[in-house]
Amino acid sequence: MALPAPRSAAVQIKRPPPPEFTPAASTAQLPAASGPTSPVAFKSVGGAGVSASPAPGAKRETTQRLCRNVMIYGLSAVLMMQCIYYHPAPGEAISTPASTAPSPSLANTSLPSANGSKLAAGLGAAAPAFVPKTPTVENTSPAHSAISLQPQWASQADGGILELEVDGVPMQPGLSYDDQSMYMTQQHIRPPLDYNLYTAPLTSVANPPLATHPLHSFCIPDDLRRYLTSRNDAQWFAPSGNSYPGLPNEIGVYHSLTPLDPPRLPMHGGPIHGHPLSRIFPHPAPAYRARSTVDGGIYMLRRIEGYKLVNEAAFGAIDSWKRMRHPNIVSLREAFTTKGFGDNSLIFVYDFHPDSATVLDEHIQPDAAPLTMGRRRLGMPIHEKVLWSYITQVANGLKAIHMSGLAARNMDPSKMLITGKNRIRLNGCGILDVLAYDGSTPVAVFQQEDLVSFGKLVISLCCEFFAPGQHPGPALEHITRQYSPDVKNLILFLVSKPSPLKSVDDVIRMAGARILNDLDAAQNYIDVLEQNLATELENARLVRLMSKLGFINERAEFELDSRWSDTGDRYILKLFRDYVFHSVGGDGRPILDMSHVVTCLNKLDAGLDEKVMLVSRDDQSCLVVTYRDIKICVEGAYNELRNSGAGMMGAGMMQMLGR
Ligand SMILES: Nc1ncnc2c1ncn2[C@@H]1O[C@H](COP(=O)(O)OP(=O)(O)OP(=O)(O)O)[C@@H](O)[C@H]1O
Repeated sequence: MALPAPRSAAVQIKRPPPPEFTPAASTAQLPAASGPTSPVAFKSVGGAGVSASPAPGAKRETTQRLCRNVMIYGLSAVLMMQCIYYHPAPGEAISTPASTAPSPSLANTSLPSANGSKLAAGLGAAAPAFVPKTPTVENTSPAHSAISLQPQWASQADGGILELEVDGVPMQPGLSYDDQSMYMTQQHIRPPLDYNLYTAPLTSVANPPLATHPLHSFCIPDDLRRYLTSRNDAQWFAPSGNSYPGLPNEIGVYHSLTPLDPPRLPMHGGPIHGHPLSRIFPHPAPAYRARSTVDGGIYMLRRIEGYKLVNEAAFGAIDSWKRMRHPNIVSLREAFTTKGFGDNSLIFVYDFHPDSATVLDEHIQPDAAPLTMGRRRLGMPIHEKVLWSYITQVANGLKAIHMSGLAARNMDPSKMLITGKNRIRLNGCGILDVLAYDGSTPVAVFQQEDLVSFGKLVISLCCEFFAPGQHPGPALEHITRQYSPDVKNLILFLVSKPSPLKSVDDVIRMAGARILNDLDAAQNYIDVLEQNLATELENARLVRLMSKLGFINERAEFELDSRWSDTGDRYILKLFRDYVFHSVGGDGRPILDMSHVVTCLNKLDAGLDEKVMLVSRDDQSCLVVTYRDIKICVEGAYNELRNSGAGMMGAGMMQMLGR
């Protein structure tokens, strides 16, 4: 991506005011740079000047001088700036012999000192200037480069060529800074942008192929984002007051109750205590979403109105249901009685699955309320592939229940919850074990009833006009015409007479290879989600980086120095913050370019050797530094904070973010 234009395209070259700070003749220390990256030695060895105002005679015509911006912004961008300096023709090699090399990188560099005055690096000014060096990289991994050398502060005392020292060792004596890295030859190969975006999409996951959507593959897909957002909305939406009007403030450890049932006309005998009778429970059984004060989690409370406890043994199965954990079953957490609603109510607490719908509402009931985000319900007729997926999942849940010595007893489309992408979960399990307790009937009988109810459920899903209690003949004729013979055979098997030889294992056998479709779909979906997870993982890096910059920039007071965040290494970070977030266009309007922000932060995190020109707000100072230098400054300043009392906060935050 092209870098945006600086605040001022052509850097104003001004002779700085006489400096207040005068370093030693040959070696100077930048007074404010006190961090780990600060102690810097810089020497002047004579020769051509390093400032923007070279010595008379050595100066070339401006039109003859090679424009540095070509290196930074590229030729085409510079030509648009109408820069007065010399620009090579496209393809022309740039020759920069040491003797005729133009001024070095710091066109007009002034750094504020610790006491607030500006230190100018100009000819004769003998002021310190930041000269970034290219440190040795021990580990070339873009993510975690181990940098062995620190950037050095350099100065020239008498206008000579800079001699840079890294840990006391001079870097290629005799060469100006320009020769070493400022003027790159045209053969210099920039790292591709992907280098900074660590997560490259897996080609196996990309669908459509990568080439057709290279940019989108770096972001979470819109449909997944919408789905997760609406699920979060459904999870955390709460009534404005303490609780829903007309409902108690709390029931046991649960508060903020919100009704889940869509408004519906009374069925099966009219309302009792204001709610219609449930389709399958012999009581009104409204459902509520509520929050627990114990763990802060959201749960679904199923209230059985007007319940009278007849037999303590009725609660015997509850413990078994509480232990049941299965991907196709809504987990029961607890059950208790309460008078909190003003009557004798029995409460079953289940896991809450936000933005879910019952199979009844999704497919069979035409007037069901629309789902969140206005998603339309799937309705009827149901596709055979989806039907077999439902059959597979219900059989899977039912097998787990039967193997635990229990029976579902509520195989009804209103008690099948569709969560996420076509995931079916058996809902309301255990309620009928309490409400219709029958200690004298063997559980195998109820298990056989489950299979018959399963068969009727499949008929309901295939045939819109079938109602429970009707003769299945006409419905089966319809199914024979619309679906494969396997569907009809399965239904006939399920609704046939109970037999000890009949079990849910037979259903799984009859579904046969179709079960593999579900396995394929689940595994493909895992691949997609893992890929998206990896993409989102990268966000944490940028948050960490922004947190560190936030900790450092504009810090009011640190170590009794009110200008700590504006001086030394931190000054570079301040300019970098402005470069990333506070760019303005030629018309003075703010540039809100997210891709610029993301690109810059990624480059900073990778610590690239790519150079960036940082210009102060008043256009008086300009620094050319690499992202690697900035990264070292960030780490230095952040460690300085962390090693002090303020570090407690930073460390806690970073721990939270995983680093
Ligand atoms: N565990 C749950 N998590 C989230 N939502 C649920 C859960 N159980 C049910 N719901 C939602 O609550 C609403 C009512 O569910 P319920 O089981 O009461 O259906 P119903 O058709 O009203 O049944 P009944 O006739 O027995 O009252 C449905 O929209 C359903 O999606």
